[in-house]
Amino acid sequence: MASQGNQVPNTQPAEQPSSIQDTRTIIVASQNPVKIDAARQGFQAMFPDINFVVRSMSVPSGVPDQPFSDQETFRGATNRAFNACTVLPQADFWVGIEGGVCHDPNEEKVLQSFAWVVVLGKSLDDESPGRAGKARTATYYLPEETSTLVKGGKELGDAEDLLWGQTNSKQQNGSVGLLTGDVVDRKGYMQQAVVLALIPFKNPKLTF
Ligand SMILES: O=P(O)(O)OP(=O)(O)OP(=O)(O)OC[C@H]1O[C@@H](n2cnc3c(O)ncnc32)[C@H](O)[C@@H]1O
Repeated sequence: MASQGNQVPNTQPAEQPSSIQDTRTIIVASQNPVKIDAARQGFQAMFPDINFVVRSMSVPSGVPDQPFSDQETFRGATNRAFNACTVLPQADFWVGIEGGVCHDPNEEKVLQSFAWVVVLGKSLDDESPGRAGKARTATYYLPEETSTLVKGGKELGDAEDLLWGQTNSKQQNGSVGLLTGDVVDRKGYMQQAVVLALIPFKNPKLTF
């Protein structure tokens, strides 16, 4: 159709569904395939009309390999998201996921396991400013057999591998998969927290 006067010509073919055209890039700040898949599936579940291209990169978390408190774990997830954003600012979303453990506040010798997810992102409606979302996974308790190894300095993944006779379980079903007999695996466990961290992006008119 020819443009009339000062009108901007509509260059978008009317028959193209918007789902094909709306492509966004996500950077996952980890090379762990479980985290990459959890992020991809979380975004896709929340925004089924958008086509997501997912890239992954290793960035410093700024915390020990095995975070040992809620704050340290949250800081690791936040640092990962911000560091990925600094390295690849041309993307649309940056996702930091950090697994951690902490002592049970009511029973000092017992360890809890959980992860934090932090998402930084540009606006999806082109009207609102960019924003950040965060969520913590559910918490589960580690058995004494694992806790003792972790308190002795082993990373949780290595401790579970030793206990269960596995290799690299943190990149497969994870500690939560081993303990639940795969009723909940590490990917599904993290995917739910990715979905929860996307609540501010799903509700751009609300204040978070
Ligand atoms: O490559 P990165 O992104 O660092 O992924 P990771 O699995 O090594 O590291 P996390 O930050 O997720 O977790 C920190 C540590 O906690 C351990 N961990 C946390 N959750 C776990 C799970 O569900 N299963 C196995 N190991 C887990 C794992 O050994 C990590 O060294």
